[in-house]
Amino acid sequence: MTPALSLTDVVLDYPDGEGTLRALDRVDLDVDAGRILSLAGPSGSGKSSLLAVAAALTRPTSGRVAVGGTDVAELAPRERARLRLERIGIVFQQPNLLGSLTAVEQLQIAAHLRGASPAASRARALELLEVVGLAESSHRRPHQLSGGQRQRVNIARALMGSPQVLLVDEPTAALDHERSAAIVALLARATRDFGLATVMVTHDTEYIPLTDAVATMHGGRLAPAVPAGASASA
Ligand SMILES: Nc1ncnc2c1ncn2[C@@H]1O[C@H](COP(=O)(O)OP(=O)(O)OP(=O)(O)O)[C@@H](O)[C@H]1O
Repeated sequence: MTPALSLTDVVLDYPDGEGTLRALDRVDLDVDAGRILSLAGPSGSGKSSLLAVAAALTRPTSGRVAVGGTDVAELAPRERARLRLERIGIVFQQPNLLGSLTAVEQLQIAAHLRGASPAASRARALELLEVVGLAESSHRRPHQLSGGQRQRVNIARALMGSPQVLLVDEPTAALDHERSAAIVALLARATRDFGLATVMVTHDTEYIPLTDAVATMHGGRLAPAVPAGASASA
């Protein structure tokens, strides 16, 4: 089976004064559909860089990034933008919701950008708000939602385009323990139910066992993934 997300021998160098800084050092990573991987590692080890490369937002210095078997580097800029829009969902640490819009409208904007009709996008948005446990809050604006609820809207919004790959950056950073566990459990369930290949960057090792596997970064190098249950000390 072709992995939904595949990074092969990926190197990413940033310019750094006279020289370069190697943020990703020959990274290999495969994530299959229906699997959620935790990405751990100290600050500055390259986790966000890996997400940016996997999201086709940053072009690696060398190596191959493939989504659903498609080599991202071989796509023209327009096709790459379309791949990002249609096949990759991104959940950032801060939900970045628009203050004046209701929960359902936050989701509809994403669909509007993809050219969906308002009626179809509303139906899909309401369906996804139900999936994330917010069926009763579809009319609420961000200030009428808790931090955990805002993060749920954020996740539902990322699922609007029916992505194959879901990239999540520190989803629990602003949440208390109970809400954090619920958010990671939701991501794990959505990964299975929608057949996503999910990569979740996390500093909170306690939530790693709720995911399938964990891979740890150190100085731009990625250690092979191990089952998450065996990772209490990751
Ligand atoms: N745009 C950039 N230009 C130059 N160097 C960068 C840039 N972005 C990141 N870096 C450097 O690349 C390395 C990896 O950074 P990255 O943000 O990927 O780490 P991280 O593991 O996500 O860190 P954190 O957990 O603190 O978010 C760091 O040394 C960082 O200083």
